[in-house]
Amino acid sequence: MVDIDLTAGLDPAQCEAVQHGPGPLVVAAGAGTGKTRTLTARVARLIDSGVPPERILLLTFTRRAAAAMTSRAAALCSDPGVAQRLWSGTFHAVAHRIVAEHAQHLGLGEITVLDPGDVTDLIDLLREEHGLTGTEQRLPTSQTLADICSRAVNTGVSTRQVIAEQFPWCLDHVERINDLLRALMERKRSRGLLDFDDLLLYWRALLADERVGDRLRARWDWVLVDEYQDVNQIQVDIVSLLRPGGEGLTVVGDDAQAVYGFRGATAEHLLGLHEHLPGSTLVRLTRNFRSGQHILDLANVVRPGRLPLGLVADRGPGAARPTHVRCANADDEAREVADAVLAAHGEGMPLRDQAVLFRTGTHSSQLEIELRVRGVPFHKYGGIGYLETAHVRDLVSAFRVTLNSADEISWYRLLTRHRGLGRVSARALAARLVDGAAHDEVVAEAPAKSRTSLGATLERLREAEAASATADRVEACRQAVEPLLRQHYVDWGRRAADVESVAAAAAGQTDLRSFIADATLDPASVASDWAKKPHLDDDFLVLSTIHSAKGLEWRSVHLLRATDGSLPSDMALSTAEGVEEEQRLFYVAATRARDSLRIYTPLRLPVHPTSLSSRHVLTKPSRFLTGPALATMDSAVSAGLRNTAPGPGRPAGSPAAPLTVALPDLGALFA
Ligand SMILES: Nc1ncnc2c1ncn2[C@@H]1O[C@H](COP(=O)(O)OP(=O)(O)OP(=O)(O)O)[C@@H](O)[C@H]1O
Repeated sequence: MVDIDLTAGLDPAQCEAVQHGPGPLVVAAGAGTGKTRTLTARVARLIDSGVPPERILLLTFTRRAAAAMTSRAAALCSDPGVAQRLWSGTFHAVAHRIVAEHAQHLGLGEITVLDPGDVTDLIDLLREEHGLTGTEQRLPTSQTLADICSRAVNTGVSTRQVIAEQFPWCLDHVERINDLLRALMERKRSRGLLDFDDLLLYWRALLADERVGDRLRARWDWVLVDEYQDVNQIQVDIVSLLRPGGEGLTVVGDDAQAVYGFRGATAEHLLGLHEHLPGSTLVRLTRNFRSGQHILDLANVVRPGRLPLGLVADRGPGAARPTHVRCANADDEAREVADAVLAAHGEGMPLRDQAVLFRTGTHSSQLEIELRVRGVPFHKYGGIGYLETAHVRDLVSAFRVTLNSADEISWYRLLTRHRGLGRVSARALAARLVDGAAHDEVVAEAPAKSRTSLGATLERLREAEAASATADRVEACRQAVEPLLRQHYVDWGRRAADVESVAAAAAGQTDLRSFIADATLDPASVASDWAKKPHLDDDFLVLSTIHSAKGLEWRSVHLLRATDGSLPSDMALSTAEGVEEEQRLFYVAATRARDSLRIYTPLRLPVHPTSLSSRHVLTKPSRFLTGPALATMDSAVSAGLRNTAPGPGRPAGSPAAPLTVALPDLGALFA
């Protein structure tokens, strides 16, 4: 026991949550009210009162949050050993650990975790034999098939119903889709391949089993769950199987920050838990310790949700009201943001205290160009990270086949990287390799043109498999794929450094298997853990999707593209739930700001966000910028709009037509 006051600096409601006894506890609170801080202090208090750290399970939504909370709790208890002993991680990471431990009970051998890209690759492998190829009629893509499957699994609703409600145009193919999904399940099980949903399903199955379940339950006396508004039905079942009567259970969440509806999560789980768990205590935190009241006034107007949780700032009004900035177009928006970031920097605010948030990774393209031109170092989170890029996945596939020779998707991927080896041959040879065929035989069966390179690849992979040290295994894998990738990617020069840095990071691991599992389960935070610093300069601006900004805060926040179609995203506009989820995203974005919040609305945008075409359309400001919302904000006009002289027929302040440069006509070249 350490003599430290673990509730020092906490407000009375936070103290109540920290000191609460073993009865079930639900902490429902708004943004910035100290939920994370409270949960961390509760873990530290439990340990301080004599609970062995290994009797505590802390479940979070990201690896980054788990790591931060664990090290903070260890620091509060002044015992670095706590970090190693505490069970903490994301649902998926803990599921992976438990499932791997119990693989035999589940009839599995070696297990390999599939990320969503792997699942679509596997569906690609299967769709031909299920009559889902051809061009005569519109067929669901492999991505759509994966979505149908995942929605059914996560919500417990039949695929027939999911298709009828959300993909009605696929109704004609229900039988074939179901056949394919059954085959997918079989294939994954026979090969020890588990996707993210499987990890949770298998953990739930283990907990539901009488004997194994009792043993697992007996491991932990305390289960604490962060961001409970984002759990789906399977995760709800896992939590209730872990603590059936709610004894020792603490969940923390904010129903207005539920932004994972597309994964089957619903904020109702947070409120439902308190309503359905007899004897549970509900603690509400309403004092916001992050932002000034001016920013919270906007957040309170935007906030959807059932709980009456108007946020009150502990810090008083704050420096300034949020600003709504109207800009001419995306380039103008980028210039305006860069100007504001540099101006704040010039006044002494480090870049790392500032962030630019957006709904979708593509929304920051113009800004990235602008920042490069002006030499502003930045790091982008969310969107496609480099662990998800094709060439890095190729290297990871090599690691994976050396650890699980039944990993058909990785074999298939590697085989298709060989010149002269088409998809049909790759599919057949991958099956042979999975069945354990001798490498010489496989080479002999390959198309003649690919034999030499295939022979060399398999030879290197055999060396990798035989290597006892991780560094040797990684080096042999790198040597296996490098000649293939050099040939396969025309822009190999640009990609080589990524492959090098992943190989270097992997070589430094003691356990390659868990390195791959971590990178598969949470690529964004793994990459930011060990990727080299974004630039030589240690101070850098953060660019982030709103999803990846959850739980974080900055002194100054810029929110891009507050237009209908961007935020809310046009993908979400067809249902009321979809729009409400976008509104919660808007709320999450606004509540990341401590001192300054600027929200930008370009008045014209390209028809397609990634297109280089000059065709622009007029936008509508985001529907979340209602009259009451705008009443809490100052309004500004970008320099680009101000400088637009009123021309004939064009009212003052209307955007200039975007600069269009005619593209060279290459038609003659290709005639
Ligand atoms: N009692 C307190 N006194 C002073 N500062 C506090 C207190 N509680 C929390 N804070 C600070 O307020 C900020 C928000 O806290 P925290 O991140 O724990 O909130 P949260 O509810 O998890 O936020 P969100 O859900 O919006 O991510 C942090 O900077 C934290 O250090």
